[in-house]
Amino acid sequence: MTERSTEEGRARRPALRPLAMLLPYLLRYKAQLAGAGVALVAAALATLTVPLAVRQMIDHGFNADNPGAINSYFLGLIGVVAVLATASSLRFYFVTWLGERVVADLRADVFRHLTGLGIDYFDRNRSGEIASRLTADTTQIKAVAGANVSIALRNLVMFAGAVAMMVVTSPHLSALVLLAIPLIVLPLVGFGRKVRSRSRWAQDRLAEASAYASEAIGAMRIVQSFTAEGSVSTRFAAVVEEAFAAARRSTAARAALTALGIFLVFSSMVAVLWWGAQDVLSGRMSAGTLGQFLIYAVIGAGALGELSQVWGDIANAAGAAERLSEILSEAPSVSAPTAPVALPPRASGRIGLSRVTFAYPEGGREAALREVDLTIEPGERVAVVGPSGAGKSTLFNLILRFYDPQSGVVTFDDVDIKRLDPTALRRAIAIVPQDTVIFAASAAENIAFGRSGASEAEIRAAAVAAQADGFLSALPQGYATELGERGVMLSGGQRQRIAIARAILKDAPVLLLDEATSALDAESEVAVQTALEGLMVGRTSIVIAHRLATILKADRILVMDGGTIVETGTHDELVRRSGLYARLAELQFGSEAA
Ligand SMILES: Nc1ncnc2c1ncn2[C@@H]1O[C@H](COP(=O)(O)OP(=O)(O)OP(=O)(O)O)[C@@H](O)[C@H]1O
Repeated sequence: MTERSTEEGRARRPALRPLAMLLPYLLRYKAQLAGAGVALVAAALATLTVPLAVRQMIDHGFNADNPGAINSYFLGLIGVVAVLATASSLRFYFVTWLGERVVADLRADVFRHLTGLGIDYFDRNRSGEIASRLTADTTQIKAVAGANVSIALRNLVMFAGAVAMMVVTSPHLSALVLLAIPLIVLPLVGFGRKVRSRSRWAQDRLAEASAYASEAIGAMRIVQSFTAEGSVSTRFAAVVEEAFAAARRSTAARAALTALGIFLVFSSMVAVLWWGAQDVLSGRMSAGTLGQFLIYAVIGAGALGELSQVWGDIANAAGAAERLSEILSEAPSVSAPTAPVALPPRASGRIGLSRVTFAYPEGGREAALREVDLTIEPGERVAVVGPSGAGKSTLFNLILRFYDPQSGVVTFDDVDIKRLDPTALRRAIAIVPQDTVIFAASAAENIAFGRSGASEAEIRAAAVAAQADGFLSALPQGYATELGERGVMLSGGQRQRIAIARAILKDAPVLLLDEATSALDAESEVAVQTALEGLMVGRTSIVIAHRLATILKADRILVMDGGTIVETGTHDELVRRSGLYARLAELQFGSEAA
């Protein structure tokens, strides 16, 4: 579908329906809702009382026979104003409170939902764009839920009240006004839709711009090393320009909406007033009554005018709510069965693949694994080697059940992993990736990532076993030092040892290790190897191997190519076979391997 037709498709839907998703969140806070409702009605009633007092003053207050009356009218007016002030401030407080509360809940819910989605969702969507939805879209809802809903509700109530009082004051003038209302409202609603679809368009462009920016910022070393600052900036500026153009279109629509609203409302009012003036001149109506009617009409028209202004904002929020609903209604592609099979507290760690064929959802028709048969016994140490793109990482992805294969079965402890709770399965597997992600948290928290609630002693013991205690203790605040963004930067070897400590602390029966390809200095290399040796003892381990030392120690080597296992055996057996492995070993390790 082209973007244009998507935009039009959305515009045809009822404008505010997406906001209904906020209702369950609002209903959680009934007391605050009730408080807001009472304050809203009280403020509206107080405002609507003012014209009554004005009429009394015009028609009777200036009467010289009763000079005390004017004092009591003014005192009464002060009382009304006091009620108005209190009720308005309470309304503002409650409605803003609700807005902040709902958005906080919504953010937490959307994030929780995101963390449960399948990895394929993150293949399809850019992380920067998702983050922008989590922040920009919820902020937009907050702005509306806070201020604008308060304004809209107040004006709705005021409008209804003003119309009712106009009818009471002068039925025949009101009849004229009521005739004018559809003429005003219908064009505004139609226009509101256009504003909404344009606003969604603008938000999407903004999400794209922030996605691009966060990618570029995250990869600034690469950007600068390729001296691509200029082209990256130009590209970002172009995306920003597009976002600006989209926002300008949306704002132009809103500006036109405002102009249309004001003109329609006030021109109708002038026409009605002219009629009323004729009535006063001919003595059919008192000047006070026309004054009272006039003030109600001004209140009513003002309310409608303000409504037309916030309508655009509310339509914006509906666009944001729609995008968040899309995330919330995204079903995880991999989920737990209704009655998952329980793994024993200490799984043995046997892994099996039987005729497994798998192609990535986004990877076209080319299968990444084809008819793979494999059994790995508990405690076995298996090295996987093969050229780039052979399917080594895919094997890990399927064992972790990040994706389900199109055919064949993956088993863990002889149970089809589709019958296990994915969380339970992943709890039994520790992974040491090639590039370790260090979170912006303390060193201790980074290690305890795999097992929240681990004690300080356990964290330290894991770090000692991972050969990481030395450099961690030497940091300015030891284990409490902030790492990652804005914290201490670690070397490649140090990051790997943090990853190993994480895996040691997790203490899972299965270890998936993607050996780093980057060269470490000799000292780091020894430390990492020692740490890994300790980690692999007593666990089923599968290692995507890039080092001869690792391969030599493996019980079995799997050689992969083009999504299949083409050879298996020990290093010596495979070298003697003079097949793909022999060639790879020759290339990678040279004479060392012979
Ligand atoms: N998330 C993904 N979406 C689509 N295709 C993918 C994805 N990940 C990998 N592929 C494709 O699947 C095939 C196997 O990739 P895989 O990452 O398993 O190879 P590998 O043997 O681990 O390679 P390397 O040693 O370079 O990491 C490749 O053709 C790759 O392009």
